Amino acid sequence: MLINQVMVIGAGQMGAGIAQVFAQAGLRVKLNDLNEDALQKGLDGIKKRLTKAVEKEKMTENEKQQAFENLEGTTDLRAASDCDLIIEAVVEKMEVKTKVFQSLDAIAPDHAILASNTSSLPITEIAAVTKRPSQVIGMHFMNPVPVMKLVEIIRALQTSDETYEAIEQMTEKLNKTPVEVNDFPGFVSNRILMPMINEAIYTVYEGVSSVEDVDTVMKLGMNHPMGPLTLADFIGLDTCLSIMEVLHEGFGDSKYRPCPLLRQYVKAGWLGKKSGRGFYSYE
Ligand SMILES: CC(=O)CC(=O)SCCNC(=O)CCNC(=O)[C@H](O)C(C)(C)COP(=O)(O)OP(=O)(O)OC[C@H]1O[C@@H](n2cnc3c(N)ncnc32)[C@H](O)[C@@H]1OP(=O)(O)O
Ligand SMILES: NC(=O)C1=CN([C@@H]2O[C@H](COP(=O)(O)OP(=O)(O)OC[C@H]3O[C@@H](n4cnc5c(N)ncnc54)[C@H](OP(=O)(O)O)[C@@H]3O)[C@@H](O)[C@H]2O)C=CC1
Repeated sequence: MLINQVMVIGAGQMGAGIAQVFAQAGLRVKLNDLNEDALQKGLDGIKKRLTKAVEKEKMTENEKQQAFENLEGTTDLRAASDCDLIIEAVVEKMEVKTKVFQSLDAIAPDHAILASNTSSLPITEIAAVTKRPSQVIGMHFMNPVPVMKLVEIIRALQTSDETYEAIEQMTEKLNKTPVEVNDFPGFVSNRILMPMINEAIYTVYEGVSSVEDVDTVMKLGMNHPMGPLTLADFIGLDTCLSIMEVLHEGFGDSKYRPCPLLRQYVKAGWLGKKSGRGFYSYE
């Protein structure tokens, strides 16, 4: 299947990063957000990162211009009507994602693949709300998207081999490494990563250690590039909580219960780096 025109829904940290890597790989990409300010912030972030890459001589001015030209912003979902691949990267809430997929299903051409960048939600359930379940798949990028090499590709029960192969080839075109996984809560990445982050939060909650010291133990003791609490702030505490809830509900096992401190921070609007405060302050 030929993929020329791509659309990314949601211009947050993941959506903007995904749009950037497609534009850099020479594909035409439309970046969509409901909110004009969020869209502009996403586009500005891409421009800033590409400008920095030119300054660092990682990219030529010409390549930067070409990537800009491949990129277009829109707040109108109907712009999906000429797209071959649409990747959803809106908030980690099933009710929001299923609404987006139902709308996209009605707008996108019959041949189009609908992918979700969800961190943990069942792709099978998302596929079932469309009239093209065999063309629905999980394409899970890692944060920060321009840097991280992995794309976890999640097959729903209904996903066809043709859809899988098209997404696998596209991942390679983006110069990333695909790993195929089945549709189970948290897939592989977040089934392993998020309980570690949740446990780090419990360690602070139970007074075993401070935020800084927990991070230092994992950075210097385990050679992690970021401590788990810095990483939680970087991912977004709302996203971390949503993922823990999916694991908790999906497996019905109390070992996945979200730490009360995580819930409290999210209720306070302390969502991490994106809101200016989480376990650390970013003001
Ligand atoms: C929740 C999910 O569903 C799944 C997930 O994504 S979980 C999160 C997975 N990601 C991680 O675990 C990230 C862990 N952290 C890291 O790997 C590193 O700290 C990091 C790559 C983010 C930064 O690395 P660093 O060496 O400390 O910083 P720095 O030297 O400034 O940056 C290294 C490169 O990354 C780039 N970079 C850093 N942050 C970036 C960002 N937010 N966006 C784009 N590029 C970024 C820098 O520009 C730099 O690029 P060059 O090498 O081309 O110059
Ligand atoms: N953060 C991470 O490290 C990772 C996240 N993911 C997944 O990626 C997805 C997005 O996460 P992330 O980018 O961090 O989240 P953000 O909160 O940064 O961005 C989400 C964006 O989607 C917008 N949005 C919400 N609803 C709609 C809609 N119906 N149509 C269009 N845009 C909409 C939001 O706008 P507004 O703010 O106005 O509501 C916001 O701009 C989630 O499913 C998450 O689990 C996957 C890998 C890593």
